[in-house]
Amino acid sequence: MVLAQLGGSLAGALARLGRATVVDDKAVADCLNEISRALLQADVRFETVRDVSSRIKAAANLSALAPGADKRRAVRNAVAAELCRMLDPGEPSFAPRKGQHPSSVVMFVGLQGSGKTTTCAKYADHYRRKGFRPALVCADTFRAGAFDQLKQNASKAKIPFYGSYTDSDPVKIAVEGVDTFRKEKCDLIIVDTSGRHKQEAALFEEMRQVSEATRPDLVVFVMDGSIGQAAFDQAQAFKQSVPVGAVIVTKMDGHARGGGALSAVAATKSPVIFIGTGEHIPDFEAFEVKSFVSRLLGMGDLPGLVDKIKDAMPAGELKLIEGAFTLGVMRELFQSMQNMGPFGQILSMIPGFSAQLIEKGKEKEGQAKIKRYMTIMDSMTEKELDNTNPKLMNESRIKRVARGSGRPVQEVVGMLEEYKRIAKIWSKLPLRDRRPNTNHRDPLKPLANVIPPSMLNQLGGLSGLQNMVKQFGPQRR
Ligand SMILES: Nc1nc2c(ncn2[C@@H]2O[C@H](COP(=O)(O)OP(=O)(O)OP(=O)(O)O)[C@@H](O)[C@H]2O)c(=O)[nH]1
Repeated sequence: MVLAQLGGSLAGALARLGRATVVDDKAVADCLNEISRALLQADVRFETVRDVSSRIKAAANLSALAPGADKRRAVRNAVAAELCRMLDPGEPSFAPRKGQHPSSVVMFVGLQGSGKTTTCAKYADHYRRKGFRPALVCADTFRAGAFDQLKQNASKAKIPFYGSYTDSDPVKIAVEGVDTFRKEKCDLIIVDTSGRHKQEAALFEEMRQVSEATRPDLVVFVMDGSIGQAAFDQAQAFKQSVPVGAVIVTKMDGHARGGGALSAVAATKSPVIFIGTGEHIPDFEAFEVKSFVSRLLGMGDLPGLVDKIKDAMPAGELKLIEGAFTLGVMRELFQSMQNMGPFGQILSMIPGFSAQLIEKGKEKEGQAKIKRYMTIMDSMTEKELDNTNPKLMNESRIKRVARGSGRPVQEVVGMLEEYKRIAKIWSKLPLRDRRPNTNHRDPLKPLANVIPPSMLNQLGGLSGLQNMVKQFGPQRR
C-alpha cells in the first residue's frame, strides 16, 4: 500500500463515518477497525496500531461529549491528534542557524542504497537556498563511486566539497573536511558516511568514531521509505552506535509504505525532518507532522502551502497585487506556482483544489496547460496584459495572439475565460486586501484569488483560510 493509498483509506473511513445516519458506538468502532486495518497494511507495527486505536477510542468517547457536540468532528480530531502523536516524538530536532560560528556539523548515516549521498546534496541545497553557506564532506571511503557521486552533486548545486581519492581513513577525512570548512566560514558542514562494510559491526564502529571525532550537532538517519517494518531494527541499530537526532525518509515518490517512517520515529524517538520525493536535488520536502497528517486525511495542507509560497516568493520579491487583477497579474501568479515545485504537490495541498481544477492523476497535463497559457500571454502586448477591459481582446487581437504563440484560437479564448473567472473573484475582494502592505506580506491573499470560488466559500473566504492556517500553526525549519 503506497502512502497515498493509506491516506485514501483513512480519509475513506472518516468519510463513511461522516455519511452515517447515526454516529453511535458501533459506527465509531467500525471506523476505528477500518483505520487499524489501513495502518497495519501500511506496515505500521502491530503494537503501535493497538495503542493508537485504544487512544482514539478514549479520546472520541461519545458518551462524554456534550449534547449537541459534533461527534463526527470529535472522531476526526481524535484520529488526527493520534496520528500526529505517533509521528511526533515530542522533541524537536536540532535546526541549523544561518551564520552560526563555529559552524554546525550534521552527519548523515544510513545503509548503502538508502539514498544517503543524494540526500546530503539535497539537504545542503535546501539550506543554500535559504541563504546558508553549506559544505559537503565525503567520509565514505568504502564505496568507490561515493566520492565522485557526492562531488558531482555538490558541483551541480554549487556547494563546496571535500574528499579524497587516495586516503582510506574516513575519520581523518571527516576531521580535515570539517576543519577546512570551519576556516572557510561555512555555517553548515554536512558529513556523508559509508553505508556498507565487510562486517556490519565495523560499519557501526566507524560511525561511532566519525561521530566522536567530528562531534556533530545532529546525526541524521536516512532510510529508504520502501523498506517497511525492517526500518525499526535498522534505525535502532544506528541509534545504538550514534546519537541519531532526526530521520529523513527517501523514495517517497515510489511504492513507499508510510509505516516504515513511523517505525523509524518510534525506534529513534526522533522526528522525520524531510522526505525525498525523487532522484533530483529539488525533490525534497520539509516534513511537518501536522501538514502531513492533514494531507493524509484529505484535509489539505495549508501550512505547507504557505511555506512553499513564502519560499517561492522571498520577502523582497513578493509583489502583492495592487488594484485591478490584470492578465499580467495572473501571469505572475502562474509563474509563482511554477516556481513552487511539482504542480501536483501544490494542488494536493489545497483541499478540493485538484479535483476541481485538474482531474486527479492529470497534474502533468494541468501544469502543461498553465505553461501554454503563459506562452499565450508572452505573445500579448504590455497594453493587453495591463488592461482590465475584457472587450479589448477582440477577435482580431485573439487571432494575432494565437498566431504569435502558435496556439489554437480556442485555447486563447479558454485562457481568457479562466482569467475572467479569477478576475471576478478578485473584484469582490475588499479593497484593503488588495493594497500592498509592506508590514503585512500575507501570501494567502494572492492565493485566495486562484482558489475556485465554491471552494473558497467552503473554507469561509479569505478569513477562513487564514484561520485554518493559524489553527494548523505553520512551523518553519
Ligand atoms: N526515486 C527516488 N530515488 C532516490 C531518492 N533518493 C535517492 N534515490 C536514488 O537511490 C539510489 C541510491 O542513492 P545513493 O544516494 O547513491 O545511496 P547511498 O545510500 O548514498 O549509497 P551509499 O553511498 O553506497 O551509502 C540512487 O539511484 C538515487 O538516485 C528519492 O527520494 N526518490
